[in-house]
Amino acid sequence: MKHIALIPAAGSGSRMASLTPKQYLDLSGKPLIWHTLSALAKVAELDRIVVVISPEDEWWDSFDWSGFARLEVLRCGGASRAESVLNGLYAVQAAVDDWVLVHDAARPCLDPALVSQMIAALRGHPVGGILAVPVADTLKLAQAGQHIAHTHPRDGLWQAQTPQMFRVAQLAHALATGMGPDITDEASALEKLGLQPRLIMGSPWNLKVTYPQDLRLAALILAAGQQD
Ligand SMILES: Nc1ccn([C@@H]2O[C@H](COP(=O)(O)OP(=O)(O)OP(=O)(O)O)[C@@H](O)[C@H]2O)c(=O)n1
Ligand SMILES: C[C@](O)(CO)[C@H](O)COP(=O)(O)O
Repeated sequence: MKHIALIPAAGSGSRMASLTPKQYLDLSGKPLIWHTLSALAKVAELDRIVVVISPEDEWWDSFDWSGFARLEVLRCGGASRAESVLNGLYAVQAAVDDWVLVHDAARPCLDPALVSQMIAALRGHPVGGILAVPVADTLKLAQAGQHIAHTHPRDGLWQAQTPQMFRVAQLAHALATGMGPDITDEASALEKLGLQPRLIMGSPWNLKVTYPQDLRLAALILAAGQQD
């Protein structure tokens, strides 16, 4: 049974408001996705590291990836993140019970030790699980624009991160049958089947680069060496 990292990297980064997709923007002297792959390359338990890019990608080939062992690229990205992941699962040629660890290209500050901890924690688990962090702030439900309707209890609420680790065949089935705008991560597809993925403590450093200011935060985190 193998452990395969699958990295969806076929997004356009519309919220980043940049002509270059954010996974190729400069972050501390390298393309952002280089840092993501570099973190995953440090995880000894991973047998394969598979990147899913868009068939129209004009950037991947302009970088030298030869320093990365175990790296494969699939040009089968889809119109949504879930479609990119599902297309990758169909193309990856894995065994049904291999584990797949889906990790956003856009999360470049991943601590490799967290991935090893996750793999150990989910050994023998019937479903799989995700990295996540408990919600820290008071939550407000907005009504009529920016007015507060009420304060929403945050007890039991977690923010989903990646990697999200599931069996290849089970995840493909969940995504294929559940595909829709409500499926914003892998766990949501499993939940739709009535399954309960496990929550594993992630890290506030494992941020997703979504808006322009996140790029500066990511640079600061990388410079700090993720020490906490
Ligand atoms: N059709 C898509 C959309 C997203 N992704 C990937 O999914 C991850 C998380 O998605 P998100 O941050 O939403 O990325 P974008 O779609 O690029 O950004 P935006 O939503 O702002 O357009 C990213 O690594 C992105 O490249 C993908 O592989 N295929
Ligand atoms: C999967 C994810 O990273 C969990 O937080 C996130 O949902 C992906 O980003 P999107 O903006 O929802 O596509």
